Amino acid sequence: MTLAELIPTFRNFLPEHLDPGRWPDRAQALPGGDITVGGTSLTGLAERFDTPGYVVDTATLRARCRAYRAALPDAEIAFAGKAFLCRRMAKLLAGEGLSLDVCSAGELATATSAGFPPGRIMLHGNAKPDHELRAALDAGVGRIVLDSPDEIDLLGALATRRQDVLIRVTPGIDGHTHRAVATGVEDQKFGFSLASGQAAEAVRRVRSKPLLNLVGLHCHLGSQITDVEVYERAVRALAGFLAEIAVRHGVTLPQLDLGGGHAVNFDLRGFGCRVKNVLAQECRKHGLAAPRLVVEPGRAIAARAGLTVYRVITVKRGVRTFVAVDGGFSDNPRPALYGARYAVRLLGRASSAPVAPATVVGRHCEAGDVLMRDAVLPGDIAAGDLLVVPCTGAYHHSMASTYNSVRRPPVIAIGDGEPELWIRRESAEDLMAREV
Ligand SMILES: Cc1ncc(COP(=O)(O)O)c(C=O)c1O
Ligand SMILES: N[C@@H](CCCC[NH3+])C(=O)O
Repeated sequence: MTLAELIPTFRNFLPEHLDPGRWPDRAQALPGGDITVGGTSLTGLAERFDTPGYVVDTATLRARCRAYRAALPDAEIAFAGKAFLCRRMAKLLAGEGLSLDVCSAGELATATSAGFPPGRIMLHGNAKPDHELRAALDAGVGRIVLDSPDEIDLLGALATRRQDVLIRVTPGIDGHTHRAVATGVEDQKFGFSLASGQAAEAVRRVRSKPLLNLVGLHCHLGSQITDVEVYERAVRALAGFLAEIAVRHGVTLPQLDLGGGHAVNFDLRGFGCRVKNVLAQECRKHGLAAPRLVVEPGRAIAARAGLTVYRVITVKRGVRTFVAVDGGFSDNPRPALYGARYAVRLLGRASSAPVAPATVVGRHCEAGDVLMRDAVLPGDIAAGDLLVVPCTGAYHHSMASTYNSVRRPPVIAIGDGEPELWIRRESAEDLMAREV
């Protein structure tokens, strides 16, 4: 046998590295078909905790937090809680020295009940009800990001002591992303438009409120952004506006929050260097002291740390092969909402059957409950098999619903020791708990 022939044979006996752009850092595919994360068998987790189940690798979460801190050592990194938040996650983030962006009183309560330092919390939202603003003031959150003239007036009236605030600016920049998540462009619900003068008017309005302390500007261009250049454009636009504010109001705002939106495999180092350089350049040009940068990544920290394990319930073979699993739209609405594409893999057994295209569907009463069209799976896929879908750590648990009264899956965390249940599976009693 030649060496070239030996290598593939030899490979069958070695753990296989999975695509590092999709899978947790510590994921390995074993020759018999199992996958381990940090040495923990996913098949074992499915047996122990049942399916469907979300699994999260805490080592990947921590590594992502550290990658951000290393790429942007002088910046503040505020995790966007909407991507994935629970008390254990809040504790992990606090331990990693991150700040936290919350967008509701619910996220705020989760964070504060986990002991997350309120001074490192920022409250977002385009329509925060007054009870949420009150909750944020009572909790002593570090900053509130103002999004409308009504909100400026309301917060100005509710505050009983000085509150740091940012103004959310819509810079008119297209992040080249899905329409549903493009938030930097004009003519949408978020922020104060820069071009129309609304943002300048917002600055004037905030400064007329004695207890609102304007500490900076914020913008969020959208989500799933891969292009660093759009952030450079945002820096130019906002630095220009900071200069205008300095001239008109005689103040240099100390913070510039560029929001989040980084895609899973974002060029973080490139972003760190380029944004810092452009900011320094622009500030020099305008004779401004450079503000401290804030970034709010959600997906780029959490997505790759998570995966979902399903069990196949039925396989229908006809014009098309439909592989139906025990979850679907309720644990992952993203294919239906954004046409999101996923990879899927057979878990727990090896198959030598030729691969064949299959459509993986969920168990919900909707024809649109399709998890993956044209998935490539072994042709002998059958009821009872396990499937695993990587890259589900962001916007899956947080967007899960109880549609069809399907109970939401647990979140099982893999750290250094025994796997830990961070969130248990919802029970039938949980589903009825709010009924009076
Ligand atoms: C204000 C704000 N910051 C941060 C994020 C985080 O976005 P992503 O998870 O895409 O990084 C979002 C959501 O898009 C957001 O609306
Ligand atoms: N929920 C979206 C992202 C929206 C980001 C929040 N502003 C997703 O699943 O991709």
